[in-house]
Amino acid sequence: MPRQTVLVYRELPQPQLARIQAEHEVIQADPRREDQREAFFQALGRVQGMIGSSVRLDAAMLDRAPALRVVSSISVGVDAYPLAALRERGIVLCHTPGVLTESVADLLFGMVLATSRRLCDMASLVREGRWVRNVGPEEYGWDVHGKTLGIVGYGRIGQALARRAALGFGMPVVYHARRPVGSGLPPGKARAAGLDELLEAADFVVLVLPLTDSTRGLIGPQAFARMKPGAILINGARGPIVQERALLDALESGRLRAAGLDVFDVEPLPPDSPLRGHPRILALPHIGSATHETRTAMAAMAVDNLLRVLRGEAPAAAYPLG
Ligand SMILES: NC(=O)C1=CN([C@@H]2O[C@H](COP(=O)(O)OP(=O)(O)OC[C@H]3O[C@@H](n4cnc5c(N)ncnc54)[C@H](O)[C@@H]3O)[C@@H](O)[C@H]2O)C=CC1
Ligand SMILES: O=C(O)C(=O)COP(=O)(O)O
Repeated sequence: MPRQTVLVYRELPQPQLARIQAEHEVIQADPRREDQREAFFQALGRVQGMIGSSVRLDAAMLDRAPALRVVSSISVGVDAYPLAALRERGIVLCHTPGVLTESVADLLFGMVLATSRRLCDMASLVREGRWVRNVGPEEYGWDVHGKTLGIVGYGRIGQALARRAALGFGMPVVYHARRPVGSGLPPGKARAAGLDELLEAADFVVLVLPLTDSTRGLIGPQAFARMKPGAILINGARGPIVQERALLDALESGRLRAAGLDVFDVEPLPPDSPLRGHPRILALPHIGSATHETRTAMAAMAVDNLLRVLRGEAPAAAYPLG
C-alpha cells in the first residue's frame, strides 16, 4: 500500500498517533486553534484521511479535499458531519459506537443522583465553610430509588442506563425510541411509550438520542408543559435537542425541579450563558465519555477504522450514509 496523507484534527494519544505514522504521512492541525487554522485548510488539499472530533465539517471543506476517502470520528454522534455531502462524494464516515456506552451511562446515572440529591450544592456548602448547623428541609434532596425514569432514545446508551436504574435502583423505566425495540430487561421492569406518555409519567427525563433534523428543538414549551411538576431533565445527547429559553422558563415556573446538562448549543459554554450560573442547573463540560479508559478505547477504535479504510478493508464501524 502506498503511504497516504492523514489530517489529525484533534489530539490523539501518542501510541495511536504512532500507528498512523507507521503507515502514512501525518499532518496535525486543529482548526479551532487560530495558529493552526491555516495549516488545516492547506492540508485539506492533499489528504486521503481525516481523524478527529468536536469540529463541524461542512460541504465547502469537503470541496477543498478532492482526494479524501475517509473521515474517522472519535465519537459515536455524527451530527457534526455533512452526511449527504459525504455520501455524494463517496467518502466513508466512521465512528466509535459501543466502546463508550457504559461510561456514558455511568455519567448519566451520576447526573440523576447529583441533581436529585443536590450533590454539588451540598458539597459547596462544606467547601465554602457554610456547613455550620445540621441540614434541614432547605437542604434536603429527593429520593431516586423507586422513581420513574423516562429515557428518550433507547439505543446502546439508553439501554445501559435502563439496566442501572431498573436493576440497581428499583426504578420503573419508560422508554421511547424511533423504532420499536425490546426493553432488554426482565418482564415488568420497563415499558415502551410514545414521547408524550413518557413525559407525563417520568420523574426523570433523560435524553440520549442523536441530534438530527427531527430531534432539533424536540424538547420545547409543549414538552415541558407535559412533564410532571417537579420533574428533572437530564440532557446527555446534544444541546440543540432542548430549546434553551423553554428550559429556563420551565425552571422559573417550577415545572422543572432541576436540570443536568452535559451538552450545549455552543461548546464550550459562552461566559454570558444564563445556563452557567443557574442555581438549579448542573452543567458539565461534555464529559459523558471522558474517562481515561474510554477515551483511550475510542481513539484506538477510530484509528483502526481509519487505517482499515485506507488499506481498502472494511472498517469495524462505518456510519451508514444510505
Ligand atoms: N454526552 C456525551 O458525551 C455523549 C453523548 N452521546 C450522544 O448519545 C447519542 C446516542 O448514542 P448511542 O446510544 O450510542 O446511539 P444509538 O444509535 O445506539 O441509539 C440512539 C437511539 O435514539 C433513537 N432515536 C433516533 N431518533 C429518534 C427520534 N427522532 N425520536 C426518538 N428516538 C430516536 C434510536 O431509535 C435509538 O434508540 C449519540 O448520538 C450522541 O449524540 C454519545 C456519547 C457521549
Ligand atoms: O461520542 C460522542 O458522541 C460524544 O459526545 C463525544 O464527544 P465529542 O463528539 O468529541 O464532542
